[in-house]
Amino acid sequence: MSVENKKNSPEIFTKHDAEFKPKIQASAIALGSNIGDSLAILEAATAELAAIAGIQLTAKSSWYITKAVGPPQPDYINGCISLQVQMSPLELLETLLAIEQKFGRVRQERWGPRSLDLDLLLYDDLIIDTPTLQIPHPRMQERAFVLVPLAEIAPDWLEPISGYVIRELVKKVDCSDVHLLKGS
Ligand SMILES: Nc1ncnc2c1ncn2[C@@H]1O[C@H](COP(=O)(O)OP(=O)(O)OP(=O)(O)O)[C@@H](O)[C@H]1O
Ligand SMILES: Nc1nc2c(c(=O)[nH]1)N=C(CO)CN2
Repeated sequence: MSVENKKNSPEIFTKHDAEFKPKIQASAIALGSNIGDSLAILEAATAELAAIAGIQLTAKSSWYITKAVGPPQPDYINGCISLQVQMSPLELLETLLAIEQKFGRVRQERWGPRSLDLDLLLYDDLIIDTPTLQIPHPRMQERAFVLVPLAEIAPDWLEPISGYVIRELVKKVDCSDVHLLKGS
């Protein structure tokens, strides 16, 4: 069969085929920054992700100013995006880590300040629990700074461990330290 015909019949690809591409899946990413020009960093990181082959940006929340959770440090700007991805969860994590590095992320103390934090929240309805990657993100359920922006773009997405959709999860957390960044 010609390559042209194969492109029109994706179901006949196998993993051994040089042209094999994983199925397109939906994924949700949380973004945060509290060092440097956070808004510019977050916008640039979003654009960078959207420009990668195998990634399509499907929705972007507003940006929120949020009180830092963890050790004392400046407020964060947080938001969420949803993507259509044609890459495995691990490839997506590696892509996120590479973009963090590009924007000057230096790993220091846990939950400490950072120029860019990208967390892989959800990948379709998948549950993964490995030392390097957990999906859904294990702390997303308790984080208003994640759930408020996520509820804006994906209220009906089921968090597969709790069995609750995002619009229900956001009602369970205190959102008083999450404020819309006007004009975003
Ligand atoms: N769903 C996930 N999204 C992002 N990183 C993950 C995920 N699951 C596991 N990790 C691992 O966590 C590491 C990132 O840790 P990081 O320093 O960003 O944690 P943190 O941002 O300080 O804390 P938190 O994970 O609570 O947001 C990555 O190197 C990655 O291997
Ligand atoms: N408000 C807020 N607090 C945080 C954040 C964040 O993105 N927003 N990220 C952290 C490290 O994961 C630790 N604390």
